[in-house]
Formats: sequence, structure tokens, C-alpha cells
Amino acid sequence: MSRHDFLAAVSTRDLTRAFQGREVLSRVTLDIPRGQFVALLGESGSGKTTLLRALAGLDDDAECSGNYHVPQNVSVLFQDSRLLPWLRVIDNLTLGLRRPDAAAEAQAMLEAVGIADKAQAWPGTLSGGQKQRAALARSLLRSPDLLLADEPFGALDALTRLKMHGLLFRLVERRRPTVVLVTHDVDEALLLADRILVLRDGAIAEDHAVALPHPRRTSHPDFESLRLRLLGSLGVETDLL
Ligand SMILES: Nc1ncnc2c1ncn2[C@@H]1O[C@H](COP(=O)(O)OP(=O)(O)OP(=O)(O)O)[C@@H](O)[C@H]1O
Repeated sequence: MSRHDFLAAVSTRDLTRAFQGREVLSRVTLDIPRGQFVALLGESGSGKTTLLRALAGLDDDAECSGNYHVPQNVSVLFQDSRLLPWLRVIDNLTLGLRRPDAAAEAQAMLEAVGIADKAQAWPGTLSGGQKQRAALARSLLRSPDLLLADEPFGALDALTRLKMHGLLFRLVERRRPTVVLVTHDVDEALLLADRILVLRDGAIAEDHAVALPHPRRTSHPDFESLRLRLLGSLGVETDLL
């Protein structure tokens, strides 16, 4: 491992964000090593999206203080695919890319996400899962050092979501970008992440390392015990499960 592997890809120091004087992110100090896959969990309104948007530089109208550092090459993946409806799928992928081989790389990426046959399709003709595959392909085609994902599978049905977990994991394994994934889904966090942060009232309340080997099995006793603990932290009455 080189010296650089020890350097944080993402760091924040006392990162604070407020809207109309109400603090929603409170002095968040965090280091994420290069290549680490971090899941952000937290009850609704705990500040997950605000933290992700701050890291993406999408601060909108927030009052800001503190510092953060992220790599230069960042891709953001949202719950909706944000494909431009007037461009064919392949042109959505290559938009803004100046590399001469962009079209061939885009086609290969569509292959990797399993929708090579949709290259010439219009986004409006794709299913929700296919759109998210295209959005994932578009993000990864830019070979990001940091992938910021805000509930990218939140609107998908359970089966499609499971398939997307496998796909995201395989693709991320190839190039090892640092990943920050906002999710409500405890199992998703446990299946994918090296580390799970729980946000509460705009602060990091818990920081768990997930050392389970891949491929992960929900039946693994450590998986189940951390799952119950996290659900409890998120306000679920686990003795009813
Ligand atoms: N642009 C904004 N203007 C005013 N308030 C905002 C804005 N963005 C977020 N907030 C507030 O900040 C708080 C945290 O919101 P945020 O979206 O970060 O939470 P979250 O944990 O991602 O929630 P959810 O899980 O419901 O998506 C909420 O109370 C929200 O209303």
C-alpha cells in the first residue's frame, strides 16, 4: 500500500450548514480514506442529503461554515436518473466528454450495466431500473475519484434494488472510487459499505466499521446483530421484528 492510500479522500472540519438560521448540519468532522465505501444512515431530516450536497458543492441557499476537502473528479448519482429526455441514452452518457473514444467507452459501460441494447433508446422508453443503470453508467464513465449517491435505488422495486446492489458493488470493485451512499435501507448499507455512519440531528452519532467478507449474507450472525443495532438506532422497535 502506498503512502497515498492512507490519505483521506474526503475530509470535513466542523462542517456546519444552516437554513434560515436553523442548523441542520452541526460541526461535522470526518475523514474518509481513499477507496472506502461509506453509507450514511439516519432518520428522516437528520441531515444526510445536506451533508452529501455539501460535499458535492451543491449548497444552494445554505449558510455555511467549516471546511471540507473532496477530490477533483466527483460524480453525483440521485434518486431520479436525471437523464436528458431529448438525448438518446448513449448521448446522455457521452455529453460533455471530449475523449475521442467516448462513444466506444460509453457502449462498453452500457454493456457493463446490462443495457447495451438501449444505447439508441430515448430515456422516456426505459423502465425505472434501466434509467438508474444508465445513470450509474454515466457516473462511472467519468471515472470519478468520489461517487456521491443519494438514495439511487430508493424508487426501485425490491428485486431490481437487489440487482442494482450487486451491480454497483461489482463496478465499484473494479476501480475503487471512494463512495458516499445516502440510504434509508439498513440492509443496503450492510451489504455494500465498509463503514456505516449514523447521523442524528445533523451530527455523526455513530461510526461503525463493517468487516464482514463479501459476498455478504444477511444470514451471517454479525450481519444480523449489526442490523438490529442500527435499526434500534434509527428508532425501530426491534423486539417486534
Ligand atoms: N434548501 C433547504 N431549505 C430549508 N431547509 C432545508 C433545505 N434543505 C434541507 N432542509 C432541512 O434540513 C433538514 C435536513 O434535511 P436533509 O434533506 O438533509 O435530511 P435527510 O436526512 O436527507 O432526510 P430524508 O431522509 O427525509 O431525505 C430538514 O429539516 C430539511 O427540512
